[in-house]
Amino acid sequence: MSASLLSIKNLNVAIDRIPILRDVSLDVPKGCMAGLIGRNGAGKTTLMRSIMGLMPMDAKSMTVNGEDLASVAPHGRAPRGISYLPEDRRLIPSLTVEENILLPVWSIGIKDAEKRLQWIYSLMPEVAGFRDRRALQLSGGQQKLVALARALMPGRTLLLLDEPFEGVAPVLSRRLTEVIGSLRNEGMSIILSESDDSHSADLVDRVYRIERGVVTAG
Ligand SMILES: Nc1ncnc2c1ncn2[C@@H]1O[C@H](COP(=O)(O)OP(=O)(O)OP(=O)(O)O)[C@@H](O)[C@H]1O
Repeated sequence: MSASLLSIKNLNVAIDRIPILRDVSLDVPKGCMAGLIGRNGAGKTTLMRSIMGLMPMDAKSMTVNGEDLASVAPHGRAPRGISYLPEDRRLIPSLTVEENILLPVWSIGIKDAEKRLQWIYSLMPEVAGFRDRRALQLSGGQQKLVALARALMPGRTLLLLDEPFEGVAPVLSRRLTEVIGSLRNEGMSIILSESDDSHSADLVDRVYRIERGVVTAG
């Protein structure tokens, strides 16, 4: 098996002393797309937020490319190519599509931003087509594509996609499937969460199931 990109051992997260994630261990090899499947409230978002350093947590280890994330501040994720597409899109409505995509460039600085932007537009030409529109003028599905585009600016190592298909109309979700599928060819490692297998079954290389904060493989 190829080398591990993300490795989590015995992650526990509690909120107000209520355990949300229990002894979670998982492994995502380089270039692997892993599904994280579980019902609403199972803990998918909490797991992704933990990887982003946004939750108080306790883990034996959490490494990306062999580096322990315990000592990396939340804002240290993006420069390491770790990126997160939250379930709610969190675009800034009054900014244009392109300005939203470029937000990570302003906040963390990305050396090859222009090249990266052109690569994203070649992956999603429709986004290039509406780059000058304000985010508030887009449909929910289009906003999802823009949020994915924004996550792809820094996210060249590990991409966390939190229920990307949720609330997206069928035509756009097929398009989203295509785009996410093509990211695999870029050698990126991806965790994709979904409440069931309906969109992810054909995309993922391995599956983790999460139920009441407990993760099992397969
Ligand atoms: N800030 C919080 N305070 C209290 N409980 C929380 C908090 N955040 C999450 N939880 C609880 O933790 C559990 C896991 O929530 P989480 O959002 O991670 O689940 P999820 O699998 O992503 O589900 P969803 O699809 O509904 O977002 C839920 O029972 C939720 O109520």
